[in-house]
Amino acid sequence: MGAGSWGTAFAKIMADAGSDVSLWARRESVVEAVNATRRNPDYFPDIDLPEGITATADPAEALAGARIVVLAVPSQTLSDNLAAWTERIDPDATVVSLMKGIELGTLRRMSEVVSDVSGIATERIAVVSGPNLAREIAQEQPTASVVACPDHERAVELQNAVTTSYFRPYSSTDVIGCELGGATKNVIALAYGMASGMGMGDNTKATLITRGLAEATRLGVNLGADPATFAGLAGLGDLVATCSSPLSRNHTFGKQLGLGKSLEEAAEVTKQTAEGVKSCRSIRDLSRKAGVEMPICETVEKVCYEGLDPREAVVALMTRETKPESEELRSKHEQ
Ligand SMILES: NC(=O)c1ccc[n+]([C@@H]2O[C@H](COP(=O)([O-])OP(=O)(O)OC[C@H]3O[C@@H](n4cnc5c(N)ncnc54)[C@H](O)[C@@H]3O)[C@@H](O)[C@H]2O)c1
Ligand SMILES: O=P(O)(O)OC[C@H](O)CO
Repeated sequence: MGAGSWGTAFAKIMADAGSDVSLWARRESVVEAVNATRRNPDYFPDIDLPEGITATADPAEALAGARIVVLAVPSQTLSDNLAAWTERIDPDATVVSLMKGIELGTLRRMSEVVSDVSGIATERIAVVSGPNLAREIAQEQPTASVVACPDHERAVELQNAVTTSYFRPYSSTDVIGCELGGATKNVIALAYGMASGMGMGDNTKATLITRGLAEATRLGVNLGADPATFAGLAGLGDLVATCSSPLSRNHTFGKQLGLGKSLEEAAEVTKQTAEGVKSCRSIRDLSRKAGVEMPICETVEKVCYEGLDPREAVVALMTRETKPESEELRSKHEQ
């Protein structure tokens, strides 16, 4: 459900893995192009899509008889989209979230939006997250990912349905860790892109990745995630890929801000969904609610919405009170 970058690339994975895939697109022009030319002109004009994909603009047609329902729309529209689709979803289907964001206002993770809006049991809701830049996957460049579901058997079924020679999923039951890893890395990638736009070097970038991972892990552990998830594909793996790749929309958006562009100008260059731009605010709110310190995410929010200049943001981050590196020593230090 969603024929943007990731929805289209994921449909290709599923078709290559042997499924018949019905791809829902909002626009008729995309539907017609996919069915007639086997290409999605708006996202991958140069990539041939498998015969196993049929596009439709009718959500009821896309959902009819689907055993696996994959959601690939922007995080902030999921709730409204799903409300219109829920009654068409098969009661035994596995519902999969590909989104990497936190809902503004409610501060819900995407699997929480799915269960709240649709009433679907959490055991039927899975997430896929990892170092998965859609364009590289559409080009069949090898990567791995994590398929997480509280019901491990269902995670394994889904894992089998999305395994190809270029996409290797690992199973997990840590939905919270995968979702928080995926949403937080987008905000850190904005910071990394800003550093890049300001001409900063590799020490700065390595510091952002390492301390960004510490922030994501701290939030995750506080909210019930397994800390090991953050050292894995959905944590460190995705953080490294997103921060360092010019293919990342969050990296690109951050770079424009670092070059001195406004939020509107950066959005014009990036075009596709850069989830961190909204999620920097929801993650900031979530961390404050949980009483967890996330200075890089707080600072990104200030650059995006409170007029903080990225160069001043660096000074503010660097001149904070000194702290121990380890979480254990930090808590002793704070007592
Ligand atoms: N692109 C990637 O490499 C990638 C990889 C992993 C995860 N993700 C995540 O997948 C999610 C979707 O991202 P994407 O890359 O496919 O984004 P995208 O911008 O490429 O596509 C979003 C799709 O949603 C549609 N859309 C926009 N507004 C909508 C609305 N109000 N209702 C219904 N549909 C709407 C668009 O037409 C488009 O087809 C995001 O949460 C993103 O973080 C993306
Ligand atoms: O293009 P981005 O920044 O949304 O990142 C894409 C994926 O999440 C990378 O795993």
